[in-house]
Formats: sequence, C-alpha cells, structure tokens
Amino acid sequence: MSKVAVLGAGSWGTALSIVLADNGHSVRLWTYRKEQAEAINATYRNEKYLDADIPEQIKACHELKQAVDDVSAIVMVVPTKAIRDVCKELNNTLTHRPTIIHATKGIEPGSLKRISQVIGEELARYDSEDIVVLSGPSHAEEVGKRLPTTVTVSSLNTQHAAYAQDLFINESFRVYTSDDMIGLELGGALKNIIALGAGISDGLGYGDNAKAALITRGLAEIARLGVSLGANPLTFLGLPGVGDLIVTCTSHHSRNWRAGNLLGRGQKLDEVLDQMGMVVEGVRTTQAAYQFAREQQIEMPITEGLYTILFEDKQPGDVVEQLMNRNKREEMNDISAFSSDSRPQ
Ligand SMILES: NC(=O)C1=CN([C@@H]2O[C@H](COP(=O)(O)OP(=O)(O)OC[C@H]3O[C@@H](n4cnc5c(N)ncnc54)[C@H](OP(=O)(O)O)[C@@H]3O)[C@@H](O)[C@H]2O)C=CC1
Ligand SMILES: O=C(CO)COP(=O)(O)O
Repeated sequence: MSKVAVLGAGSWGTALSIVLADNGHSVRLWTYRKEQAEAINATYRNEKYLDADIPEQIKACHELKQAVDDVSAIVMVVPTKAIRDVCKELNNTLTHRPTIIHATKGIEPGSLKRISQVIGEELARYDSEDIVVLSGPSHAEEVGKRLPTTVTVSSLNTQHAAYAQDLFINESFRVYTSDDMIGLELGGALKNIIALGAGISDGLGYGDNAKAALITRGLAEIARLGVSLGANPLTFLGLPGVGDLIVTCTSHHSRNWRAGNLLGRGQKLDEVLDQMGMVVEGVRTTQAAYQFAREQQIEMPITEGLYTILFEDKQPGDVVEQLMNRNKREEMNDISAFSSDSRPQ
C-alpha cells in the first residue's frame, strides 16, 4: 500500500482521495485553507464540496511539507489557474521524487499549454514526459458514492501510467491506460467549452435536438483542434472524448453545464461565477481555445460563439441564430480531423 498526497481539497480531490482510501492507501489531502483541514479532520466531511463521508485513512493537512513528505505519489487536483503556484510551492518543499499524477482539466490561456506541460515547466527535476494525466467521464458526486465510473490514465512514461492505474483501479472505479497524453488532456479540457454551450442551450429552452447537435459538432471542433496539436483522433471517440462530453453536457452535476444554464436564463457571467462557488474551468479554456483557433486558423464556430457570449456580452440567442445561418455545407467535409492523415508528423 502507498502513501499518497492529494493536492486540492475540492470536489474532485476529495472524491479521488476516497477511491485511494478504499484501495487501502494512506492519503494526505492538502488544502490551502487551514480551517478547512481542521473541519475535515474533526467531522470526516468536506461539506461545501462533496456529500460523502470521508474514510479515516484520509488526513487533511494545511502544511504542504506535511502532505508530501515520504509519499510515493502526488495527485494534483487544483484548478488550472492554481497549478503554477502550487508547483512553485512544491519546489520549496519536495526533497524526493514521487510520481506526479494530475486530474485537472484545462488549458492555460496565454501560453496555451496543457497541464502536464505547465507542471513540467515549473516543477524542478520533472519533465512533462514524467507526468501522468487521469481523465474521463467522472463526476465527483458519483465517485463519492462509489457508483461505477471509468477513466483513462496516460503518460509518456508507461511505467508511471501503469503505476497510476494500479493505484486507483477497483471494482467501482475502472482505469484504462492510453498512449495519447495529448488527446487525454485536450479532450478533458475542451469538453468543458461544449458543456457551457449545452447548459446555455437548455437555459434558453431548446430541446434534445439542439443538445445532440452541440455535442456532435462540438466533438468535431475538439478533434480538429486536438489533432492539430498532435492528438490521436481516435482518443476523441473514447472515454476522454465522447465519454466526457456526454457526462458533462447532460448532467446537472456538471459545474460547466450549470453555469451555462444560468447564462442561458439571462444571468451575467460575473453573477454566475459568484453563485457557483466552485471552479468553472470552461470559461478560461474557452479563452485559450479561441486564441489558439484564431492564431492557427482552425474553424471552431461553437467556441467562437461562446467566447463572444462570455467575453463580449453577446446575447446567447443571437449567437445561436448566427450558428444556424452559417454557409451551407456538407456535414463530413470538415470532420477530416478524425482522419489520422491530418496529424502533424
Ligand atoms: N468535480 C468533478 O467532478 C471533476 C473535476 N475535475 C477537474 O478537477 C479540477 C478541480 O475541480 P474541482 O475539485 O471540481 O473544483 P472545486 O471548485 O470543487 O475545488 C477546487 C479546490 O481547489 C482549491 N483552490 C483554489 N485555488 C487554489 C490555490 N491557489 N491553491 C490551492 N488550492 C486552491 C479550492 O479552494 P477554495 O474553494 O477554498 O478557493 C478548492 O478546494 C478542475 O480542473 C476540474 O475540471 C475533473 C474531473 C471531475
Ligand atoms: O469533468 C467532469 C466530469 O468528467 C466534471 O465537469 P464539471 O467541472 O463541469 O463539473
């Protein structure tokens, strides 16, 4: 059995800690808020973030040194915006070299880097090749209840990926491996853009037809951008692609869907984010994907439409009208992204 540190005591960090504890591992759940660590240890609950009892193998802590001392793996689950700061703090703390697994779903606006690239850049003595990503259709709320869930792990270091698979796999949490790190990270990040769109569509009162169209045409956009960055197109037809798109676009558990739903009902972005009180990664990822699509001239009409709603105050109904009135075309013409011929060599 291993000692594992989970960094980030939000919904997903807490749910992943429960999986690890169920597997017999000793878990230190790190939060940057002292009072939260004290409350978790006193009540065995993490009330704001997850409706689940916390097993006693999980000890919450506020000191990063105490969390990572002696562990054989670190699972990073802080929001994208906090990854660099946490890595910097880790550099002042880590004296050994545990396996690093991340389960954060985002792309950094500005640098347009994936999370493993950001970690590889910031963390002394690690390259992005050393990092493992864990992604797939997995709402924390269901994982916390031990409902059947499947995810995929990937790393350019296959031994690290196999170790992560062994660490997490159990009878209700099935873990596959993949050799497509880029596809895993991009699938998990980009589906949040489409989930915001699906929430807006539902908030506007549109039906299942519109949502099915968003998911399908959204998948084409994700694949187009993903393949241009070196992902395997088939990954987007698997758990980290279609799987995560379905779960996020169709579930009330999804923070991105819920935020979109409020936007579709007419609320402003600032109000919505205040109200959510949890991270809505799709907002920053829309910024990043929009920037990339423009720079690389990749056609991403849904992402562009969403960007104008989020950052240019455009009305959701007007954006839908614009999307529905684009030039006539053949459906499969622009899904060439699914062909591996279009991958960069
Ligand atoms: N929830 C889910 O079902 C899933 C989430 N994910 C991904 O996991 C990541 C985390 O999401 P989730 O757990 O849902 O988010 P939550 O909003 O539930 O939790 C985020 C946690 O990170 C903390 N945090 C924020 N900023 C910092 C910082 N600078 N340093 C340390 N901790 C910080 C927050 O603290 P505070 O709130 O006090 O600021 C909070 O405890 C996201 O990338 C998300 O996409 C992936 C799969 C499933
Ligand atoms: O990534 C998720 C499920 O796989 C969770 O999505 P949300 O962040 O939208 O809740």
